[in-house]
Amino acid sequence: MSKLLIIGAGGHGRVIADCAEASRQYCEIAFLDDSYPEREQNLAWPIIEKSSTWKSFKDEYSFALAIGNNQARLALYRALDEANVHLPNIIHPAAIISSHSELGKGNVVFANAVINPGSKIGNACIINTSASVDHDCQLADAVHISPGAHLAGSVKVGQCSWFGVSSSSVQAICIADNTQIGAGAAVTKDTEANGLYVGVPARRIKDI
Ligand SMILES: CC(=O)SCCNC(=O)CCNC(=O)[C@H](O)C(C)(C)COP(=O)(O)OP(=O)(O)OC[C@H]1O[C@@H](n2cnc3c(N)ncnc32)[C@H](O)[C@@H]1OP(=O)(O)O
Repeated sequence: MSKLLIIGAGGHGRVIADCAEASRQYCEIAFLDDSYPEREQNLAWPIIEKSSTWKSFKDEYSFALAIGNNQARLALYRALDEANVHLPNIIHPAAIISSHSELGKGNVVFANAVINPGSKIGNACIINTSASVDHDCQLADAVHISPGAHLAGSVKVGQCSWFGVSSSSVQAICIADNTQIGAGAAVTKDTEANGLYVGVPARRIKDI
């Protein structure tokens, strides 16, 4: 059993801690957050230092990144990976992940999420509560599939793209890098990079 240090003590961090606790893989779970020392506790788990101090803990702990912003999470992931920090995938025991899928490092997969066979998940991705990634999808690094969002088969999702809560994608399309899909949208065609798409069917409404 190893010790887990989560960078970021917000709501997403608390779900990661809860998920790690449920996985029974860790003997200790704690946080780094810039609100320390004003806040020393985050529900059942201590906040032990500021985020910037992570290097001093890197030989003692495994790390998880609880940063919602995809670009910021990817930047921090790269810094920690470069420093040979151990970045396990944090997987809730109630997630269903095909043994014929592949996950990189530093991902989180929450309760009731499903990843089906042939899918490849990059690094630092969030597969949130009850999201599904169907067969043969390919997710690049730092993608976020929000709660209840669903990807049909063979969807490619570019780096740092974000599916909002309860959004969906039809099969076999390409979501470009840095695409944001609004809550409840249904994507039916390839997207172009750096766009915000909303509605059913999803339409690009602005650049991001
Ligand atoms: C566990 C967790 O919490 S994980 C986090 C999950 N969170 C989400 O999934 C959030 C998803 N976010 C959204 O859907 C947001 O509404 C966004 C990103 C699409 C838009 O946010 P903003 O950039 O602030 O845009 P803004 O709110 O100004 O809306 C712009 C226009 O789009 C419309 N719009 C916004 N969101 C949506 C949507 N999901 N579907 C349809 N139309 C929308 C607005 O009504 C507005 O229209 P108007 O100009 O005619 O008034």
